[in-house]
Amino acid sequence: MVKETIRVYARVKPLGRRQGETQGGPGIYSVDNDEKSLSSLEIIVPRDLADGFVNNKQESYKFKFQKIFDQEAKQDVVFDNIAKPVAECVLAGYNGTIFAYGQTGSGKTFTITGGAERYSDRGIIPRTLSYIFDQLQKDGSKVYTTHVSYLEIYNECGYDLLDPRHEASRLKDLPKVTIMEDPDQNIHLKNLSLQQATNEEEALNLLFLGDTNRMIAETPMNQASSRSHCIFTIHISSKEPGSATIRRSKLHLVDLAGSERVAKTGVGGHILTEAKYINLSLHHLEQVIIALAEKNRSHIPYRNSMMTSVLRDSLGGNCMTTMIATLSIDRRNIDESISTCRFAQRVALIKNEAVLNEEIDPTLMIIKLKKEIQELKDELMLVTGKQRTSELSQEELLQLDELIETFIEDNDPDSTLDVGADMRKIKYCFIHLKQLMNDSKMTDKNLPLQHNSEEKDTNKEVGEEELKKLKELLQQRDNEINILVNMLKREKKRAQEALFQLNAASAGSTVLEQSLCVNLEESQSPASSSSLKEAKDFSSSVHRPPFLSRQTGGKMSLGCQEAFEVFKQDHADSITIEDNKELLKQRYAEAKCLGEKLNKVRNTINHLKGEITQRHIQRAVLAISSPSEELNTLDPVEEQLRTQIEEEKKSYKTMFNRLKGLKVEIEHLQLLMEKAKMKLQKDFEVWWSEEAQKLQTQQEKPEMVSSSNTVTVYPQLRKPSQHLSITSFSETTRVSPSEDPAGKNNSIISSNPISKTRTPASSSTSIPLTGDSQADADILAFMKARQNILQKKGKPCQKPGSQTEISSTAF
Ligand SMILES: Nc1ncnc2c1ncn2[C@@H]1O[C@H](COP(=O)(O)OP(=O)(O)OP(=O)(O)O)[C@@H](O)[C@H]1O
Repeated sequence: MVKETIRVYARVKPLGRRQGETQGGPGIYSVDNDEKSLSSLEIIVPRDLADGFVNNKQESYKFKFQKIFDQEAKQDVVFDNIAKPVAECVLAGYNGTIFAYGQTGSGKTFTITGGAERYSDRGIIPRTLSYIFDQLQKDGSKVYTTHVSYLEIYNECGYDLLDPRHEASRLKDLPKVTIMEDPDQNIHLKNLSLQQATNEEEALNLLFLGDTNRMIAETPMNQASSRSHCIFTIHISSKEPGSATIRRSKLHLVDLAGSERVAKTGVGGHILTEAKYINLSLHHLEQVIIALAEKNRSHIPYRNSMMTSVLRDSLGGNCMTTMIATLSIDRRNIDESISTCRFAQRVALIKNEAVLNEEIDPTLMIIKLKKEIQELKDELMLVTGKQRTSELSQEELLQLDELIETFIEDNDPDSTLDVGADMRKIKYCFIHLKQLMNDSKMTDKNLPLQHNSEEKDTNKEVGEEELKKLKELLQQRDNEINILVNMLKREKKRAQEALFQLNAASAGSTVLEQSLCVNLEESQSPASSSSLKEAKDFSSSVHRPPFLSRQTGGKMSLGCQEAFEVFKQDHADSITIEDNKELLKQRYAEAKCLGEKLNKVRNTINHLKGEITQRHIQRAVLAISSPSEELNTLDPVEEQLRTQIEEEKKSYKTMFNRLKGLKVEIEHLQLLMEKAKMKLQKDFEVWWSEEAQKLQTQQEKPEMVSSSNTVTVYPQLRKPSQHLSITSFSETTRVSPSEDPAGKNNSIISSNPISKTRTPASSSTSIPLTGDSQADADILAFMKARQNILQKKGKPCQKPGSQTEISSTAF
């Protein structure tokens, strides 16, 4: 058992450059990272802010942490210091939890999951998965099974983010998870799927599936990342071959909702309800933590919220728990930073007792016991010289009958019935005696009263005693049978569950089976590998998981397609997508090049081996032709060849490992891109339907439309100033670039005279422009021509929103 307090770390989010200049800067906080003892963080409240603050007399607040990661701390350092020790405990069979707590935007998701832009921004979850699978691969002494689950808690409801059958478009489409408690107060999560992951890739794909479901399911009202709690859990079970003991452990990686107070956020309506829930569940978390920190407190209010129920073991239970307080320390957020630190100080007082989670596998126990019985039987046979079967032979039965008869007839009270240490014979004797007794009872009943009452009483007493004993024996057997039946039922259930999971997992991971498999054996035996082919196939074999591609096959209207193209270019994420594309290209090229090199090295090794064989033959021939030649003497040429082979092998191994690393990186980048594309598509759909709605309203009130050129700005757009709404090209003003050098004017910048043409207001539409005057002029000309044709045909113009599905080829 390991008893220790929850470890509490702090991480300060880097301030943006402008933020640093205006709101943060030196003097607001200071960090003293003492290597030997706890680190200390001092937050200094500037005098002008101190007024009206929580405690307006105090200007400096000091807090202690295990370690403080200041603004420049990188993800790998955070992982090494915080997550690696917990992952090690989990591998050893203890439960672990790492949770991030802090206000919205302070870097919880960045720390737990990671940033979406760079591979080096991978957070604790992907790094932990990588570390765990690496360790499992190295440890050949045990058989490991790994599963993952991903739970989102939003407004006190749980949702399974990993259900492969669902393609969520709203949160409520995801399977609902409910809490159940057994008589031993263990929490069970009904409907939360456990997905098997046999390697890092499978686990990462599941993480991305969950993240994508989370992103797709969020609505603008519910920016899921801020308003929900997410718990990604890695479940590990291990067993030594032949042993009946199973170790089960789990690691919860928790991204809590933003901890800011409702009053400050200034929200209302639906968001207020959400905020109440979030604040309520964080309030319950705080209550649990306060209760745990108090001595002699017997009742801990875990049951008050779903999150505290799920994390029950992590807080004051059987778990190694670590908290990361994420801070965004600028002038605006000083009070939130202080309350996060205060919360952290209370958490640091909680003691947990982690125990090894070992249990006996009944099936294996039965097998083991059966084996033991067989061994004992064999031993017995050796001693007695007789093979023992479960049934007694006819001869043995006759012998026993004789023995019993002699025993009964013998009047000597000290006489014994000796049948040896054979349970079958003992049992037979009991049955036989019982039979005799019952027979004699029957005879007694039929006989006239010839015995005196004293004799009767004695017989009765003996009989009752015997009956009691037999009843007890019967009861004992009944109990044994019940226990065995229960064990059997439990086993059956487990087997069914395992079968179900196996089916679900195999259904969800067929693609992964095809993915590039680089095994260690190959790295040790270069000659057996086909690295060039591997590298050539690299790009095609790294599959995009099918669950990430949404159902997008629907036909898209031409206008919508145009709009999407422009939207895509203007979206902030397109830079990330382009950057990642470029990076991917480079990585593919590197992988290909490495593959070629590996092949060359392999050929060289084969060639060198061939030379050694040649040398052997030459020396053998030489030994035959001139016997004076010593075959056993060391051949310097061969030695040199062997050294060369060793060196080639070394470089092969280095390159091979690099190729392996590249593979993981490429897959990660692909998933990042996939996610960014999906986000972009979703953003577009939201924007498009908003635009459609706006147009609808405008058409219902045409007088409002005629005079205004409304600017439509989507928050995700990089260049909102280039985005404008036109009213069907009606009376647009021509502005040459020289008249509006900054491009601030939201009228159409066009040299095309068609922009002067009037068309009915009813066909108004919104076209995001590119900012390139030539391209914009082309777009407008095209739109105009299209509109003319449609009008001639008498068809109404296509309105945005009529079809918002975008085919994946649009990317
Ligand atoms: N240490 C860091 N280094 C670089 N960027 C960071 C860091 N921490 C956070 N960020 C960036 O700050 C932004 C907000 O961070 P993040 O989404 O992780 O905050 P959060 O606390 O999870 O917020 P929420 O409660 O809304 O989920 C993101 O764009 C993220 O990339």
